[in-house]
Amino acid sequence: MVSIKEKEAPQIINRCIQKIDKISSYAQPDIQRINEGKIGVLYWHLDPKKPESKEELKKIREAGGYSYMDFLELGPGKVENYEEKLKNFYREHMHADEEIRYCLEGGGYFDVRDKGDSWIRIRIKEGDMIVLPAGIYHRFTLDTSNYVKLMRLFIGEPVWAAYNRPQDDHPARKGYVNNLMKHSEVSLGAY
Ligand SMILES: CSCCC(=O)C(=O)O
Ligand SMILES: [Fe+2]
Ligand code: NI
Repeated sequence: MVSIKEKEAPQIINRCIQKIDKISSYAQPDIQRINEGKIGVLYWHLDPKKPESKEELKKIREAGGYSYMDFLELGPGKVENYEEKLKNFYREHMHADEEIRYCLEGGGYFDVRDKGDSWIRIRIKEGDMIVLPAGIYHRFTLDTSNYVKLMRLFIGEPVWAAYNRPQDDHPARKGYVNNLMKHSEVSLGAY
């Protein structure tokens, strides 16, 4: 796990999150999520241009129960209230459910908090798919292409509600922090 300061160049960070190469490993998401006391972020790379990625995506959706799917484009002229939306996405927040995004075009950065409460910057480009666990603090911004096309997945009816930090008493936050502590041998300075 690499923690970087907010202003540092983000190019190298993709490899610092838990990388799962084999779909079969997703059959045990809990094992993956708590593995080595990591923060519960899942990551895959599927090339959207390769036909076999369709099957892979299908397996991920089935394994995760991700029945809902839609697309979101972000960029000047691509969405109403673009600046306000981006501003909100870049405010540190959490959700009561997983946040699942598959990047089809363009790119951006997900910042997530590590156990010491430092940001980990995760670069997202075409083909990158990421699952943030419920309760993790995070934020998102575009890269210099100023454009991203994302597939959003969700279990059942989507709930996009975001809760800005602090959310110490939110059940999803408590559950997340509990999980981190349960599966960690090191002390969690930030909590
Ligand atoms: C545009 S997807 C990433 C932004 C985000 O954190 C969210 O949608 O909740
Ligand atoms: Fe979010
Ligand atoms: Ni790392």
